[in-house]
Amino acid sequence: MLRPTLSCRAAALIGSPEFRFCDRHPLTRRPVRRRRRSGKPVTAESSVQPPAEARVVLDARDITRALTRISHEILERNKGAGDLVLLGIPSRGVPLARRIAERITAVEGVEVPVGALDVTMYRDDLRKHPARGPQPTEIPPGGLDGRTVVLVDDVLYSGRTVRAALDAMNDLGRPDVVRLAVLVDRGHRELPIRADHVGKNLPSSRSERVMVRLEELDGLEGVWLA
Ligand SMILES: O=P(O)(O)OC[C@H]1O[C@H](OP(=O)(O)OP(=O)(O)O)[C@H](O)[C@@H]1O
Ligand SMILES: O=c1cc[nH]c(=O)[nH]1
Repeated sequence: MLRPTLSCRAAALIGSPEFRFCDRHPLTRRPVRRRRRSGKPVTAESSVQPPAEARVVLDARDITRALTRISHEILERNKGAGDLVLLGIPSRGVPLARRIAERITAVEGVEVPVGALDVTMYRDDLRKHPARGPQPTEIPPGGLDGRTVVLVDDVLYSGRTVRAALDAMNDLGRPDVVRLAVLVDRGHRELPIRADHVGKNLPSSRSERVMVRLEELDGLEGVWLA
């Protein structure tokens, strides 16, 4: 099922809405899963709500405090907001980047450019990672060349998402400096990657899952360990 104008790969690469007409993932050639194997559609309720046994590790106020601290750390490290660009990694890195930018503006009185950097097509673990349609990449009008780019994500785990983000960014410009801010670092790195700004270090076992939920996307706010 493919409309005639674009190939699935091209549609995926440019983030075209036509990707929804593709029934095969462009890299893995696996069917694009739009339903659970059980046949039940993935509803907001079933995918967003952490399981009852999950433990709250950050509540809404903890997240607010962590983001405020990270915003100040970024400003101190950068000696102000000059040349800063914040790039959120979809999905939840994007609202987090926007929140950090709002705090920086409140402190410094200047707008900080915020964008989104999708890494889907740059992953090296697509076979393990559930295939999903690419999210939009939006680079602020000033571009990335010569800027200090802070990548923002909700969770840092293996480090493979961040590696993919560095590759994706390489195709879009050449920042002078790239830093990484994450809300939760749960350890278990598989690559030599570390965050510059961390909301919470959360020791976890590999069998556990960290679930970040944000008002903007999920309608609830907090971090759970399940
Ligand atoms: O360090 P890593 O092992 O790469 O894991 C961290 C990534 O995993 C999650 O993204 P996920 O792909 O689950 O999608 P999401 O952002 O939509 O939750 C999270 O948002 C990070 O981006
Ligand atoms: O536990 C994890 C691991 C990767 N990404 C998440 O969002 N949670």
